[in-house]
Amino acid sequence: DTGSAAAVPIDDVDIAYVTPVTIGTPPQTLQLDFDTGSSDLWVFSSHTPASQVRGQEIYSPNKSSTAKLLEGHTWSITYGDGSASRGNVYVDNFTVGGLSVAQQAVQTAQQVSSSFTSETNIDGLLGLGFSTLNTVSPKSQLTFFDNAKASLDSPVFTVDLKAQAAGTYDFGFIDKAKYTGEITYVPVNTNPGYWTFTSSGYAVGSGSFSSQSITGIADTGTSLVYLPTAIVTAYYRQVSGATNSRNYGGYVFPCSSALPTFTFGVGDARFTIPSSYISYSPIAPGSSTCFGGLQSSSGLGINIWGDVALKAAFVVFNGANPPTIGWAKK
Ligand SMILES: N[C@H]1[C@H](O)[C@@H](Sc2ccccc2)[C@@H]2OC[C@H]1O2
Repeated sequence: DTGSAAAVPIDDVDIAYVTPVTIGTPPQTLQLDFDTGSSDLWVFSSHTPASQVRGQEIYSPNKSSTAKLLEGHTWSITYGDGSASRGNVYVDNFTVGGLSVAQQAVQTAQQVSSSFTSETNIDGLLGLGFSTLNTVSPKSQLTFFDNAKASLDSPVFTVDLKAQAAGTYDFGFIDKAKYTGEITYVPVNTNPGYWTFTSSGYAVGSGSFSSQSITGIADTGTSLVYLPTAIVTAYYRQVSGATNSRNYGGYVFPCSSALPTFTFGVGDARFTIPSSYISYSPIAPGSSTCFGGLQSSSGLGINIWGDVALKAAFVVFNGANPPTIGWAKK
């Protein structure tokens, strides 16, 4: 089996991407944020208080003839950005881009935090992290990828995110038309359950490449790139008027400033993030102050290669044993 579905930016700065999925019988279509940085599949639902729903599509298990309540099971998750949700659990038929799983655990939200309510284009999340991170209790549940893996032609999914355009999530195959040159594979540390790998270093603009190990997670659910302060200060030192603003919570700079590119290494391969991806967004509509797509990870305790980096590559999440992650130019 294989599957392929679109990854569509939800706004004009690629803050997040959504992918259509169908749940139940007859099929209910929702747009989910595929998230390699978590492992819960949860949806806005008929159990979500109306006061917390602002136009999102909902999943109604009582309208699905194939839905079954997972008696006595609950879930509760808090994300890196402080957002949170919790609820109960059903199993139902679940399809992504032609790839179906019969009894997928679908976590229905009984409570979502304000950031989810205000993100009106996201109807829920589909975790693509390792199932060890799943929060369902008393029995944790498998991700869509783990449930589908045995039936896939190859135990992989690939991520091709684009700037202000629809990309794809492919399951079970590697599409040679989506990348150029070779794919460089590196080991993944699955503890505690993220796609954690080690980059081989970085360069700012046309500067020399600094070979150093940068361990971090590949996270499709995070918009920006968060790296050690020393690297980030070296970058913004090249940006006139840049400052690390407590007020705006990160590095900002005049939108008119020329930005260097940022290159990161994966093994011997080099990936360059265009300046345009790092000139992320005005701090408010029409403002001449811009917020950077590269920020310090010092407050996070983890380095994160988010969408700003993933957009610059074709990435293979190889779920074989042992798992690896592959990066290619495109
Ligand atoms: N893995 C990421 C996750 O997908 C999002 S959850 C989210 C919250 C609001 C809006 C959209 C998504 C959150 O930010 C970083 C990390 O946690």
